[in-house]
Amino acid sequence: MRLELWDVRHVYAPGTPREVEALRGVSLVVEPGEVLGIVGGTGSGKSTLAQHMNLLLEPTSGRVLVDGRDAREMRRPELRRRVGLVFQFPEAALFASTVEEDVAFAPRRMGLPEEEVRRRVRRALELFGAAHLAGRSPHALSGGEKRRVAIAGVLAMEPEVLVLDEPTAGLDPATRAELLEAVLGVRRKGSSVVFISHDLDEVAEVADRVCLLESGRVVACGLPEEVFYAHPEAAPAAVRVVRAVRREYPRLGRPVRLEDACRVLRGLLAGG
Ligand SMILES: Nc1ncnc2c1ncn2[C@@H]1O[C@H](COP(=O)(O)OP(=O)(O)OP(=O)(O)O)[C@@H](O)[C@H]1O
Repeated sequence: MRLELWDVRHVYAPGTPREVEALRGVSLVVEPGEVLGIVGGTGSGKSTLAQHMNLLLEPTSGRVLVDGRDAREMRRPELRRRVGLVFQFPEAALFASTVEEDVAFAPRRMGLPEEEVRRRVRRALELFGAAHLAGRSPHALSGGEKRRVAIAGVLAMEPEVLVLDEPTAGLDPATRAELLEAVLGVRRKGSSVVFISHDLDEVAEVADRVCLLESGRVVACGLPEEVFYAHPEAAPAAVRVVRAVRREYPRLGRPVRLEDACRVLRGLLAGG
């Protein structure tokens, strides 16, 4: 699916003293099968933007298009199945008595045959390394396990675009790494992922393209090396280090991942 936002504005509490213009004309495209990273400071509009992707929030003005069709013309259940949104701390919404039942909730509500529901639950749990938790109570899991189960619950709808708002917040490094691997697994299966994070290192690890938001506007959108090298204030540490070295060695490449930056710097030290 190709998801497009055209000149989207969003004003909270319009006409009141609490009025906030959270999005000020955002245009961007989520291409089929890509991981699009969204970065930006606190209050820049990332979560507001995420909720426009399946019209959980309606734009004050502007348009959201799904494969060229105005999303407002689509039935909301269909739109929300095709664009799956995972909020920050989604584990707060776990409710069933077993993990399996929790993950089965959305596909069952879609009216799918029970066999298909089971297949989807199995697949979603496997993708997030949580198949062994199927019979457990979601309330008796660790924070990282709960997070994986909650994301699997949205993935079980088999969305064409999976929107993840700060999916690794509060997780330890090992669980983060597993979750990033799972995100890449979702892309390998052909879905797009919108990956919103404050952690620039992990955005550099997974994103095919990056959009940088500032005060409700897109200030840059493109390949990670283009965006990060042009905006060091919003770049991962590896980029800032290589950028500093590039002042003396301008022919160095523009790595964004830590591992690639190490390789480039090792090459330089070895006289390459
Ligand atoms: N429900 C709401 N009602 C009124 N204003 C809101 C609401 N939600 C967000 N805002 C305001 O809209 C702006 C953008 O907020 P948003 O949560 O989208 O930013 P963000 O980039 O996701 O921030 P963070 O990184 O801190 O999560 C902020 O000024 C915020 O105070």
